Amino acid sequence: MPKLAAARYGKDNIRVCKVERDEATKTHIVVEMTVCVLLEGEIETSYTEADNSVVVATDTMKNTTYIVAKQNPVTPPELFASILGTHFIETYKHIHTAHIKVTIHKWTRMIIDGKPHPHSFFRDGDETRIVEADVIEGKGIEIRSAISGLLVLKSTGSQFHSFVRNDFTTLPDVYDRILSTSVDAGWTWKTLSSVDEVETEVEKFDETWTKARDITIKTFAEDSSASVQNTMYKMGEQILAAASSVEAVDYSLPNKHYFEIDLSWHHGLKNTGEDAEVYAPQSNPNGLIKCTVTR
Ligand SMILES: O=c1[nH]c(=O)c2[nH]c(=O)[nH]c2[nH]1
Repeated sequence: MPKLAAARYGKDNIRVCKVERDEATKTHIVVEMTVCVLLEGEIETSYTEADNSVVVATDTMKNTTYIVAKQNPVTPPELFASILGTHFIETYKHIHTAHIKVTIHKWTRMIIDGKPHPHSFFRDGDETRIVEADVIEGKGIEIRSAISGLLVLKSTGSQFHSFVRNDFTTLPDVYDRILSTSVDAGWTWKTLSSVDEVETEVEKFDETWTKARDITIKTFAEDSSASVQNTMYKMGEQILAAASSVEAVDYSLPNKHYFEIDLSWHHGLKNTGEDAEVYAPQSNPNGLIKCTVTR
């Protein structure tokens, strides 16, 4: 007998932009986000018996997202995601979990003639800030905050040697290499009981995002890296030390290879080892190194 083992549904890629206007200073704040709402609960019969009486339309979830954004703060995204998720589990008695994902897209204020412009912004790179909040009836709000797509490169200060070597191995030991990655870093908060408790923590969310980003960038730049594994572990350790409400830190780092090119076939041109200047960036395959660091 087949049975429905798991089910959740909702609306993905809900694009929302909110403009907050300070009438006194005529300064605007623009927040653009992409939201995903997925609901779980007593919805089995919609799958097994074509019973739509238990279905909150995904179109309704989209409308709700707009209205909750209009009537509440959208920053920090941890608070907005908690308010939105709580709305669903409190409004529909058969819905017991709301999974909310908010992706914030950068709009960085322009500096014109040395002064911050009141209402003009530019897209300052593809890095996004992500919040995933699971609002679970009877349990509370589980939040993971994250940085995604922060592209970094260092042209020295990275090694990789002394790894397992056997008759499958061709990679030489390397004592100086280019290191590049696109940082996905997340930190999981201790479970919060309600939106009220999220509000008591509200200042920590932006503060911790700044700390996590600063630690990631500084460690990447300054560590004399033995491997991606070791450098990311050092980042995780420091974020745990800097943020007492964080229970776990996770990293997922692609190793974006830049290969040396042997040009000695051209009149003995030296371009490897200490003479390396021109490299071939690789699209694929790439290494992919992940870890979670807890207390
Ligand atoms: O930092 C690295 N870690 C690895 O596990 C690995 N494997 C590899 O081929 N190059 C690298 N670099």
